[in-house]
Amino acid sequence: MKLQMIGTGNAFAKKYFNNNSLIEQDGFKLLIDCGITAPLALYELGIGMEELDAVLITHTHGDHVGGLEEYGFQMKFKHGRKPVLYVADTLVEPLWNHTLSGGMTQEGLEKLEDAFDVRPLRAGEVQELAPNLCVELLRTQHIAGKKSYSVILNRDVFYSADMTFDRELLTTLVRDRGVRRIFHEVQLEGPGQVHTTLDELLSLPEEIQELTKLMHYADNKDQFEGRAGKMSFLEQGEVYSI
Ligand SMILES: Nc1ccn([C@@H]2O[C@@H]3COP(=O)(O)O[C@H]3[C@H]2O)c(=O)n1
Ligand SMILES: [Zn+2]
Ligand SMILES: [Zn+2]
Repeated sequence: MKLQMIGTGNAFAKKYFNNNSLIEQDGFKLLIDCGITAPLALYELGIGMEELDAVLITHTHGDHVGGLEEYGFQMKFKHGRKPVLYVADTLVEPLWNHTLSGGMTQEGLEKLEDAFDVRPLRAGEVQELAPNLCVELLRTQHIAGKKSYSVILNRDVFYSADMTFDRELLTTLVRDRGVRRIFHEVQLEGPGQVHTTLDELLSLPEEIQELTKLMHYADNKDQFEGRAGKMSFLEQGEVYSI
């Protein structure tokens, strides 16, 4: 399996695109999150939106879903098909009613399923998306009253949604569930009210830090090179075999 971050930035980053990633397994391309900057980020990497086989959404903030309107419209009007959209069953209604309906509603486009081939996912259930690619959503805490879902890829790779620090989850995943890689969002400075801070991640045992790569960071990430313990930063555009 390959992972390429089309962006590694947080919601306010200007040097980096939104934290969205391209997973590739046996030629199947899955985009995890499609934020405001995703159409441009893909364009700059030379990847057409029509090359994606599916998009999976973690939660309904703009840096994770703001590119879906263009994606849906490009696929409908340029390519004449509905793109596959994996999303937690609980987010189907808010994704349309609170995010996309304003821009996308027109005759024939009255619900999410009119624009996308919606494949609802239930948290805690492993679902095969393609040969040798399965995912499981885990409900993780981000903002009170807003549902957010981290992802386990092929049972042993944890990819965090935006989330507050959850030491117990990370420890259990590694020690009891055989997770061998962690891709984790990070807030480099300040208190982690809705995100996980670097200081919190630095409090993890070294054996867990060694498995952890950091993403969803601010523009001043370079100042933190060498200050992330045993962890390292994912780089935008680079292709990782995972
Ligand atoms: N209670 C909140 C809610 C939101 N925010 C900021 O808004 C951003 C939305 O995208 P994000 O990537 O979840 O990061 C959030 C915070 O920067 C925040 O700082 N506090
Ligand atoms: Zn975010
Ligand atoms: Zn968020």
